[in-house]
Amino acid sequence: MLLVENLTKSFGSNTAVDRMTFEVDRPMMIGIIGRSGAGKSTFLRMMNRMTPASSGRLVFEGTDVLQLTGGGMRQWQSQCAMIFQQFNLVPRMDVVSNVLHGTLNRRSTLGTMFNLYPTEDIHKAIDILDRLGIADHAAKRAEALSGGQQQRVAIARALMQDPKVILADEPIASLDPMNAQIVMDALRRIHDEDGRMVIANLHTLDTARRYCDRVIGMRDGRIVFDGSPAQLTVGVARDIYGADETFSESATSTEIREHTGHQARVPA
Ligand SMILES: Nc1ncnc2c1ncn2[C@@H]1O[C@H](COP(=O)(O)OP(=O)(O)OP(=O)(O)O)[C@@H](O)[C@H]1O
Repeated sequence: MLLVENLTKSFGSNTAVDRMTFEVDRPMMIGIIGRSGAGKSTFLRMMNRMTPASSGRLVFEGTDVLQLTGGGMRQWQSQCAMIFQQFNLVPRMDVVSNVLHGTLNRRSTLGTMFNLYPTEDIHKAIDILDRLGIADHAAKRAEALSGGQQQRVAIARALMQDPKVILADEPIASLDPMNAQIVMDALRRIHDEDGRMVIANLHTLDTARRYCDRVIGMRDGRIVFDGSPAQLTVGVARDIYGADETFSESATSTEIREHTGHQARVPA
């Protein structure tokens, strides 16, 4: 369903993503890990066409999305919603309006100018907020919410587009462990219940192990690991992060130790 083939992005002489190649045959939850500058964000940005690729192919359900232009490209961008580390909400706007922003690309100019939303969209937004456990905050300004709540608003805004793919760029990097867990649980549930593909850049190994079906490790723009969480051993992690034997798992961990649910397993 997704084929990435020799996808490359150069910024001048710096190759940020270097012939990235992988294939996904069903919707799954994929974690991309690697140290800062490995090319993770650049990949996500190429995937939803925010950054043009230098070369390569990215085929989703038979269409090379890198070749799309105009309306086709905008349609792809709404099928491939993105959430960010900093939430990117309008702080002074209420939560529901922020969520309804997810429908902007299919609304008339007049409706957009006067902030007019169809009633069915408003109901849909509230249903989605309810599903994410934050409907009680619908009328509040986004800035009045905690980071974890704001990220769930951002997920709700993405869901308004009814996307096939959710791209999450370090979605929990600004959150404390408890909120990080709530947000990751929400993403996992959206994958499990709706069958949407989720691709998340993650900076903690334990999160990737715990939530993802497949983990891709990047180093210097290249894929250096592609496998199951069980295959992600400490030795492999050292290789991905370019660290020596002093590399410690805990340095990349935000796990809540006393959590009673399923814990991340650390293969030896
Ligand atoms: N707009 C840009 N112009 C020039 N170079 C860029 C640009 N965006 C990214 N880069 C470079 O591309 C490389 C990969 O960056 P990228 O942000 O994709 O890495 P990352 O793995 O997402 O890291 P981080 O976790 O810090 O965001 C880095 O060397 C970075 O400096």
